[in-house]
Amino acid sequence: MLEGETQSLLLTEPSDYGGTCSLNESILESVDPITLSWKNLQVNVTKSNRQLLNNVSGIARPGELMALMGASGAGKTTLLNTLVQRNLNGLSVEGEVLVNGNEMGRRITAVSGYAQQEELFVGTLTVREYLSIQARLRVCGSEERRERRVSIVLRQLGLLKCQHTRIGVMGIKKGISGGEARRLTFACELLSNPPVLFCDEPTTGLDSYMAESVVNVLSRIAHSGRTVLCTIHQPASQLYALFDSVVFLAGGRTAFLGSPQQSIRFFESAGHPCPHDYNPADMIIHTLAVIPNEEVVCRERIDAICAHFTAGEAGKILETELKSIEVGEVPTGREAVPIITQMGALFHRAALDNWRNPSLYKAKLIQKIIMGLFIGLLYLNTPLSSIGISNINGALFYIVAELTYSTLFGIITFLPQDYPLVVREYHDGLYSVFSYFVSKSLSYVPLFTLDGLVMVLICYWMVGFSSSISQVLAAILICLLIEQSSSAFGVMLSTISPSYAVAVSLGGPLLTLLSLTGGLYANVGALPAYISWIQYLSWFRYGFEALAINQWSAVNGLNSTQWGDQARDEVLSSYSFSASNLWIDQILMFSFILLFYLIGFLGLAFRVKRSR
Ligand SMILES: Nc1ncnc2c1ncn2[C@@H]1O[C@H](COP(=O)(O)OP(=O)(O)OP(=O)(O)O)[C@@H](O)[C@H]1O
Repeated sequence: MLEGETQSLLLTEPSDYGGTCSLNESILESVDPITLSWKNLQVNVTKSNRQLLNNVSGIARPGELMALMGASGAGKTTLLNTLVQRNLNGLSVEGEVLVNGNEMGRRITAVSGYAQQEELFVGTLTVREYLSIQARLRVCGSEERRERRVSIVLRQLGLLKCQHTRIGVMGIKKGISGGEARRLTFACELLSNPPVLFCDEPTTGLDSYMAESVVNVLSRIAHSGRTVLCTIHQPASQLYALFDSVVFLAGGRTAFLGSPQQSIRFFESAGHPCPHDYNPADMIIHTLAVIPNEEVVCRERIDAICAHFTAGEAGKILETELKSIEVGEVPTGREAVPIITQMGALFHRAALDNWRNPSLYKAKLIQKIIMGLFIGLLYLNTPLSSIGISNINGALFYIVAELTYSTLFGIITFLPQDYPLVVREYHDGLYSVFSYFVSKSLSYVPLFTLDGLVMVLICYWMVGFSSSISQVLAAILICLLIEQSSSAFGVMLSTISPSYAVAVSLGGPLLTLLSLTGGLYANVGALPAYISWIQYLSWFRYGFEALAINQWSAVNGLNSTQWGDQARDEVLSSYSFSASNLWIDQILMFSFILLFYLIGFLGLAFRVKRSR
């Protein structure tokens, strides 16, 4: 048992989940109890002033599993989001959300977990790998402590059987089942041992057996001393009875709050008795629904029920309880892990994902091998004639283009696939945007260095480029700078563009501009003034010039009297290049790499922070 872990919670587990939990492997650490209350919440759409929640109040206690129910559009998710202070862009919120009587605002994130309806994972990882990395982001302390938490949570949530299965991507690659994915979401949240757990539609899309197992898990989590709230759609009768309390919303108002048994009596007293052998939840939701073409009658019925609740015994009890809440201590909540741990975990996750992504490592390496052979065969043993010199320059420019295009379009997916997960994890307080940006960018460096290197090394001697050791090394360094410029530019485009489609649509034309001013297609000294400035933003130009200077500073088989500075300068001057620019070109490419990354980081930070 770890320090601080108690046996307060002895959760046993159905054997068909892949194992049972022995008593002395009781699950989670004990938590400080939290009473969550909300008073007079009003939520409006800022632009249209449409009211989504109207004077909604309630209370959820520790040790209770509470269900938020109501017909579609009743305001369940809006209430949950308001309690968690998430996804409220475009909405104005009034009223109080109190944690043990204290207003905490966004700091509620530190004491709560939010299992959102949309499951976001990294599908190439196995369940265990994913949880281990989550533990590194959520749990301070030793590796042993984290791994133990992972093992316990895996066991408690019945994920042992699938711990080594890849998670998969819905609709693309089959992985774990829907029920396992739901439980994995809770498992992530439970790693940090929150005293409050919010779940949005935990049973949606599951069959009745899976739905029951998920609610059972939530019930056990709640009965361990936690406060658990979840929205739920039409639970079966046996599920309904598992909740300790239920809130029914209708048209953004509270229609009822109390126990499932009380709800049946309440609706009976409001003139809506539940027929024998009928699912009470179904009956109540149906009673509170606004049916198309019967809006007026339905709204009158809802008004009457809400008024009956406010004026009746249940409403009065709620009012008294809300008034009697005393201001208590607020638990400190989860601490952020050190930045270096964040980066290590995120780099590990991104590197595993890149490595297992078939469209990255394998595809890129095969592509570059083919392109290396193609360039080599196209320009095989080019002779040193005037046509040959022009062909070699063509080959150099082709290398610049090949290092640029496939890198940019490979890396432009940098963000879109991760973005929703990053927004969620950032606002969960797991890591900073800086940690994510640096580790994700670094995770691409090995791939987008290796592939270019492979291509250049394959074609270098086939073409017959100048091959003194210093020239080969310089060519490799220049190619590396070219590929990293493209990579940084792709990262920047991907983070500042609102979508993948926009990034791709911008990328194509911009690369065309940069390549046209790169020196091969038009002499950079003869470009019209209104377009000439673009060459100074183009790594095509710097890369091509640097490769040409390096290539023509000496050629294979000729000594300095046969091929000297004059011959070099003649070749270079035909492109308006200057031999003195070799280092400046490289320094400028390096500076552009830093600049692109900086803009990319600022763009990402701006977008992520705005999308809470
Ligand atoms: N950001 C928003 N801007 C405008 N309208 C919104 C916004 N969020 C929610 N709504 C509207 O508020 C109403 C309540 O939405 P909400 O998602 O809370 O309902 P719900 O009870 O969770 O429904 P469901 O069960 O179908 O998920 C809906 O009519 C929805 O269209």
